[in-house]
Amino acid sequence: MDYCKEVEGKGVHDPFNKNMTTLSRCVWVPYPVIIGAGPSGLATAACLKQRGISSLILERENCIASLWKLKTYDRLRLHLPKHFCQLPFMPFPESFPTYPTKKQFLSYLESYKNHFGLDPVFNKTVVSAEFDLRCGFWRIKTLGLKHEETEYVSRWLIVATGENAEEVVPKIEGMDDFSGPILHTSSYKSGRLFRGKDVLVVGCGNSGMEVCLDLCNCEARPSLVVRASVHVLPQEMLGRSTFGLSMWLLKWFPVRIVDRLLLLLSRFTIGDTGKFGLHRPQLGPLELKSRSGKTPVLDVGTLDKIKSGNIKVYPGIRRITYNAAEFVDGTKENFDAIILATGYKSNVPQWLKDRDLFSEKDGLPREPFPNGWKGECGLYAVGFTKRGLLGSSLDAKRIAEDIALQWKA
Ligand SMILES: Cc1cc2nc3c(=O)[nH]c(=O)nc-3n(C[C@H](O)[C@H](O)[C@H](O)COP(=O)(O)OP(=O)(O)OC[C@H]3O[C@@H](n4cnc5c(N)ncnc54)[C@H](O)[C@@H]3O)c2cc1C
Ligand SMILES: NC(=O)C1=CN([C@@H]2O[C@H](COP(=O)(O)OP(=O)(O)OC[C@H]3O[C@@H](n4cnc5c(N)ncnc54)[C@H](OP(=O)(O)O)[C@@H]3O)[C@@H](O)[C@H]2O)C=CC1
Ligand SMILES: O=C(O)C(=O)Cc1c[nH]c2ccccc12
Repeated sequence: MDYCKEVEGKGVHDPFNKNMTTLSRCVWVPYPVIIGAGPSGLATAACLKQRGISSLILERENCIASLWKLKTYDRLRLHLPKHFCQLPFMPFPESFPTYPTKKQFLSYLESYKNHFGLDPVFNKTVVSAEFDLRCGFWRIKTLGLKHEETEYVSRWLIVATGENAEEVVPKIEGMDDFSGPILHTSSYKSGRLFRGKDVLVVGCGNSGMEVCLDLCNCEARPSLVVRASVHVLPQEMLGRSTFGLSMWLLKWFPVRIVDRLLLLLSRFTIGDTGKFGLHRPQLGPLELKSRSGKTPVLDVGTLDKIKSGNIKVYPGIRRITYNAAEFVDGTKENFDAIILATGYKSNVPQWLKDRDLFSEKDGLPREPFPNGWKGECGLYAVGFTKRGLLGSSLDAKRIAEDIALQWKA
């Protein structure tokens, strides 16, 4: 690592294992440090590179885009058309379909990394980052595979650890007594393992809906828990992607009108989803997305399976027993396995010792989009806009522009 200059080295106690003594290194980085080698981290590094600025990317896993590579199911495809998901300065190949597969998206990210000559440092988990008022630099502590500690010191800290850094695992009464497997969607790969089984899928976001479809296609018998409400929209309307159509309509009409149009068109194409236990929230899909970040489900075939009775829908769970689940309406059903499609959360509050830019409560920027990308003292956030990859690209460009001004100075 010729860009790093070791300035200090002394033995310290590993904060995670009091009995283990490890050698601590301190590395001075004369350019921005980016935490996370997902699409957001890569996009920001590329935007900086375009302006002639190097960066150091620290990643806890041993690969780029670990969310996509390690924690997603095989049948995953981008839900939005590819031109809404491309990162700055490099479009997807012409040969890719409108909705690229997970494998294609990963190969695109690999080419992106190579094209911009990005070289993340892997197996470095950031365990704390603090602005040192005495010297005016960020101190970023990492642990390696063998619990070795390294401290990086830089003027700029770019947080790119994502909105999906940790799994949300709810506590449900009786869960520990369940005799079958209980897994989160982040460890679900395919329905093949569940052939012939009764599987309860908890949560009706995009993951839960798609896992149900995958289970059906693999001859398992899925049931879906919808504890509250959900907006299901067809992936395409009037021959265009629902997302593209929404963006276009928003140029001309206020969000409430666009929501009305979307719901009207949905009613024509997919009917009344409430009839099948998928009740719609009070707020329209785009207004809800912009207020709470809750993404509407873009249906890729699950709804037909629900309509045909191949996927059963249940309300919230009251408790789990040895081999069954009891629901709030009093019904009880036997299950062989439970899949938690209960979403993800940010991990920023666990390690960032700054309470201004990010909220301690949810680990997301306090300021709503588009103002949550910049904090004080050289701190930045990329990819926390609840606007997917499009949001990451916008943040990345803004951050690079801002740092470039300081770089010149
Ligand atoms: C199943 C699924 C499908 C999705 N599909 C789409 C889609 O089609 N279109 C879309 O726009 N968005 C989609 N998203 C949203 C998703 O957030 C983005 O696609 C994208 O992954 C965001 O990139 P990111 O770099 O911000 O976060 P991530 O991809 O999560 O990358 C963050 C990186 O930071 C690393 N990291 C975390 N904590 C630390 C730490 N303490 N120290 C060091 N490294 C750390 C992680 O290991 C990870 O590699 C999807 C999400 C999921 C879960
Ligand atoms: N191809 C694609 O583009 C895909 C994109 N994604 C994206 O990945 C991100 C994560 O999606 P996803 O993993 O679906 O997570 P989400 O956070 O979107 O959904 C989680 C779901 O779990 C429910 N839930 C949470 N706790 C419980 C509980 N105790 N009992 C019952 N239900 C519960 C929530 O219900 P409630 O609303 O009531 O809290 C919600 O319906 C999203 O941005 C999504 O759009 C995911 C899959 C595919
Ligand atoms: O997958 C996500 O969560 C995204 O943020 C991208 C996305 C999918 N469907 C949408 C509908 C409205 C805005 C963003 C999305």
